Amino acid sequence: MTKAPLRIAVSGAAGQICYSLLFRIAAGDLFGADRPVALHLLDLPQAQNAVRGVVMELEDCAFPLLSDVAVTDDPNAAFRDVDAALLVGSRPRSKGMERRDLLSANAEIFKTQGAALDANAKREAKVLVVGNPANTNAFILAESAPNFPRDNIASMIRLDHNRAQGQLAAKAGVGVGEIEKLVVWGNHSPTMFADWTFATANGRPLNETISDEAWYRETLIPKVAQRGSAIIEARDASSAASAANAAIDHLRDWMLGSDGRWVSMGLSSIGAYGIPEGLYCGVPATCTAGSIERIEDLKIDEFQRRMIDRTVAELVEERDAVRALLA
Ligand SMILES: NC(=O)C1=CN([C@@H]2O[C@H](COP(=O)(O)OP(=O)(O)OC[C@H]3O[C@@H](n4cnc5c(N)ncnc54)[C@H](O)[C@@H]3O)[C@@H](O)[C@H]2O)C=CC1
Ligand SMILES: O=C([O-])CC(=O)C(=O)O
Repeated sequence: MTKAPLRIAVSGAAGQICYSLLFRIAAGDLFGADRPVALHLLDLPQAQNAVRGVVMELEDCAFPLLSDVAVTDDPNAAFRDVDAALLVGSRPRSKGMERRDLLSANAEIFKTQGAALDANAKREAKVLVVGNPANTNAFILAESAPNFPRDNIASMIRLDHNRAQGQLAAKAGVGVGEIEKLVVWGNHSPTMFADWTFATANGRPLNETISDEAWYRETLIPKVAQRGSAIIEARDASSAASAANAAIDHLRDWMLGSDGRWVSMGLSSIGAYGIPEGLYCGVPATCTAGSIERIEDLKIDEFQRRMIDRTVAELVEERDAVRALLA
């Protein structure tokens, strides 16, 4: 029997990330080759024509799994009855900007969409915030949706996790799939902390395999943290296909399960690791079909403590900067 389609809202449908993301979802990369999907595409009124062009292209792909596409500029309509939402729609940064510089441009979007989510979405819908600054936008969304479960909102740090995984695999001379127990902590910003302390490749500690602490501290950590800027310098536009891929990885693992593998997710803190409650912070987790299990009992050394404290301090600053908007 054919399964019922999963309904997915995607905002920023006319933008560059969605030009990759929507086609991969429709091809079955998110929920597998036996699960139909229906898309609710959200974008601004002035982008509706461009979205219609994207819809024509989706039609022209004749994806067997794509059961329905709705287009709207109304977040209330977009979030009605969805099983998941990918909140991509917001301004990207350009050369010379940091992601936090987008806060004033993008914060209001997540306040409005939080209210719409609260009013319309199923309580079990899973919501991933991609638009930058993603952690603080997720915080604004959650604060603006007081009756929507906070744990069903996450911010995306998976791109950073994937970036670190790629760099570590190349350095260690192993396949990316062999790397486990990697964590990217904190804010999706230059203060993020790509942490190899617990990571293994084929069961062997990665820091023993690579055995180069200076490379880890002086090359890996800053390279992962600055990768978004390096891509903007090279492309004159921010990452798009890799961001779409990370969004798919994050949501697929969340909804279908991570099979025991650790993943990094921006989750609302419950106070573990000294992270203030309610901040959306990159932390390690595993997932089983729709639920997230935070990994809370890791022993943190002095270097990790310093790196986590630095990125958490920035999240606190961002949270305090948006208090007036939420009042
Ligand atoms: N968390 C992460 O790892 C990453 C986040 N990003 C962020 O994703 C966001 C989108 O990036 P791109 O697709 O490259 O940007 P883009 O400029 O190509 O597309 C953004 C789209 O969002 C739409 N939009 C703006 N306000 C909206 C609203 N209120 N409701 C619905 N749609 C709205 C715009 O009309 C546009 O179509 C940016 O904030 C970017 O910084 C990008 C890469 C990675
Ligand atoms: O750097 C940016 O502005 C886009 C982004 O978040 C990334 O590529 O990590």
